[in-house]
Amino acid sequence: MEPFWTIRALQACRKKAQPPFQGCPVHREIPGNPGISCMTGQERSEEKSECVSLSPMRETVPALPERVCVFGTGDLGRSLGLRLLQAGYSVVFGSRRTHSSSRLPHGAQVLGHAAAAQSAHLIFIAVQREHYDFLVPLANQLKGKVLVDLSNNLRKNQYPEANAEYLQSLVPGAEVVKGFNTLSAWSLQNGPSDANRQVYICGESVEAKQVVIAVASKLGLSALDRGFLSVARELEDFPLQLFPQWRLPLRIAIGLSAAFFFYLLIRYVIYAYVTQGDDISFRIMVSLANQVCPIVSLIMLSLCYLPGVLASILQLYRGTKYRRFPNWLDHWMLCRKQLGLLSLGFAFLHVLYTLIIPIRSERTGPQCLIPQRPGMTTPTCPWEFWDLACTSYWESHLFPPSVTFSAGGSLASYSPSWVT
Ligand SMILES: NC(=O)C1=CN([C@@H]2O[C@H](COP(=O)(O)OP(=O)(O)OC[C@H]3O[C@@H](n4cnc5c(N)ncnc54)[C@H](OP(=O)(O)O)[C@@H]3O)[C@@H](O)[C@H]2O)C=CC1
Ligand SMILES: [Cu+2]
Repeated sequence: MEPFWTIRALQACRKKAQPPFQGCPVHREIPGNPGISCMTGQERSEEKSECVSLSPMRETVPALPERVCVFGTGDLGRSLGLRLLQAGYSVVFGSRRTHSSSRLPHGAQVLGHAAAAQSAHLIFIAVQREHYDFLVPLANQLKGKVLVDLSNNLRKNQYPEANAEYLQSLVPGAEVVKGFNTLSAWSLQNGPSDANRQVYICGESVEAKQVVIAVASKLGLSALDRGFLSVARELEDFPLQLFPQWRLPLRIAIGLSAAFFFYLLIRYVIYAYVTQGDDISFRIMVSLANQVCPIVSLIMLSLCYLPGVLASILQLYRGTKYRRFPNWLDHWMLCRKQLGLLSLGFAFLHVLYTLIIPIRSERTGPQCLIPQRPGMTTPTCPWEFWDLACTSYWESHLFPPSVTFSAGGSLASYSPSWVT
């Protein structure tokens, strides 16, 4: 059975488009002539209002603005303009210099700020906060418009209030939405990679935020509404956070290293000293550390893959992949790339230590931290160590980290809370 809105829309279209059309149930194209519409421009515009009901979201998502304005023709403004053009929008730049358009994306128009503001409902402000006062004389033109504040600061708490709140105070008649500030001009130019599709927005007006969300989704981004404009400061601090996803993996790596280091220290060095009076403390720095690295590397590697397995099991158990993961798993999933990279780092350290040992043993004689049992072979010459190092590196370490790297791409596509 067809959904009711499809039937209603078809009926509406049939009523309008006389004589009966063939092959263009929603007046898309004449069969055999792709790209040629079955209606004239006027009919199409009349039809639009009737047939928008095709979308069951009509009540909640307003129509996308046809023309979008970007204030500022700098790095971000140009890159954003290009992406908007590629997404099918008509773009008008608001600039102080309306004639210096050689570097602007082809197809965009450049006007003065006032004229540009009047021509569009949605305006992206790609100008540094320090220059926002140029907007004050434009208050009339900006009344009722949606202003997207893209600005970032150089450091936290640089200004007493968030840039977006400041913008709102300058232009109280406009609807300010903070957002898109976590994107870089570079990523916009190259198309957002999987890792940075997520953008955050906040603002007082729900309608204004919906307009921005609609544009974001047309640009291939997924916008997450973080609430009111009071959250703007938090969003502005996002780009200033240094390695936000690295904290937990680093803590795990340090914790594991310390735990295994002390365990091995007690088990081999202190134990040997207490029971046999052997002082092998000189092996702590290299041989003992070299025992710790591969252990931590392998544990980190398994921690990198484990959440994916757990997530799959959870999805199978729930019978759907469209439900939110528990927060702990969500957080863990987001850390996988960092866990994998740390695992690679420890594997690399292990290789380095293994290569250092023969150089040292040439001077001090072959060393082995672990007491040798009868029948156990000890590499006695540097070449054997080299051989051991190369083999262990290729067989046990190089392969898994390369897998980690390739997984990194797909892991990055993981957006918080959902597996898509
Ligand atoms: N570059 C990036 O990757 C990112 C930038 N941002 C933010 O976007 C904003 C712009 O950054 P970006 O494009 O790199 O900066 P740019 O310096 O490249 O461009 C800023 C633009 O602002 C306009 N401008 C400068 N001074 C004034 C003024 N006195 N009055 C009116 N307009 C002025 C100019 O446009 P015109 O000459 O046309 O008037 C200029 O090209 C900043 O707030 C930044 O924090 C946020 C995320 C990423
Ligand atoms: Cu090894």
